Amino acid sequence: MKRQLILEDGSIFEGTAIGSMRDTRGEVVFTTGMTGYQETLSDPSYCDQIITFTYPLIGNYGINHEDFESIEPALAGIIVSEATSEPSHWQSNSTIDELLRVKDIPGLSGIDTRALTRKIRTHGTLKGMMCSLDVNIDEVIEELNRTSLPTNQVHKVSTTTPYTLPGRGKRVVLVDFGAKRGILRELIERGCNVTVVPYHISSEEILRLQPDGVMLSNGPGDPTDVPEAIHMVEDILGKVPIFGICLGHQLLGLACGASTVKMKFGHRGVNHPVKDLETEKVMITSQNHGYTVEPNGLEALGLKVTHTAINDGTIEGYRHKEYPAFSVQFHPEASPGPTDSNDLFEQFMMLMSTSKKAGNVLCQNV
Ligand SMILES: NC(=O)CC[C@H](N)C(=O)O
Repeated sequence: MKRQLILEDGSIFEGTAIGSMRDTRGEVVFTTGMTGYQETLSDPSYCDQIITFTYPLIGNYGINHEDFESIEPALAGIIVSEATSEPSHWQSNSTIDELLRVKDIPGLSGIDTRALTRKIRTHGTLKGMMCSLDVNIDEVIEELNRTSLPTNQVHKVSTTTPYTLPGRGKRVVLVDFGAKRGILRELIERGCNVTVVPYHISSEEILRLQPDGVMLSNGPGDPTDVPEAIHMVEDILGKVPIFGICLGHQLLGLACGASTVKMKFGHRGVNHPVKDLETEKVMITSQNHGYTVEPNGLEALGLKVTHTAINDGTIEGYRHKEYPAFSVQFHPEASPGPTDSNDLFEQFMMLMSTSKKAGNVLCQNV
């Protein structure tokens, strides 16, 4: 069945429906990964966004039980050039179309994703609606321009109750802003006892758990939408080692007094080169973000920049000069993408050990 994508600038892309037939609105973004569509569409950071895949053939190795980054995909929709109906892989148990139907996520195939991506690169991300052909187009365009898209996505994807995955190693509190499974997997592989907690947890509650370290997860939307989390990070800073990823990185910056801005079209893909300023090495990273931390004045706020993006020079990582806390804007857990930066989890393990030895984990005294 034919359906269409209508953008706020008035452009229309007609294609063939895949997945759910419901109408959907969202911020239209693009991702450049050639593989990893299953991890991407189940990454909670894409909540309420319509993802355009620039790679022309999506779904060719199917959908399997292993590669989900969350149980319930939170994205608003997907746009592809071609969706394979006959995938080939020994682990595959459904097509992408079947998954999208089961999860009630609308998709469009047969779209000129190159033209759409060029438009987003020129104009920045655009609001869009995926709908049937019989809508009143002028009304849709007027509505897209008049209304803003939903905000406060974190509460939709964060866990509502805490839970613990037992381990004999370090006690880690993972604050779930929409955490990818990959982060949990990395901590569990290192023997950590992980307590996953909702995004609105207070600093007192965290310190009462007497963690060796706190992990601030990735998550959707504007980091300033969760002021309670910014205050929580401010309170625990210096009392317990912190490692932040993506939204977690932005929250650490905001807690230190930095500011964040929305980027024109963000970084989404699995081939983003990042320079480690300490080793001068370049690594290829997995990224998915639409906001970035403003670079000016970070030193004065106590943050030493450790990583920058090669493509546009934006901040990709920092560590606190005084306290045991560091974070990165990219995804060391990969899933999808390369594992070049996986070592950052080792750094977190080290930081938890050394902070304990040095006795500067103040929460032991709480
Ligand atoms: N993957 C993430 O954690 C994304 C962080 C934030 N929502 C952004 O778009 O910048």
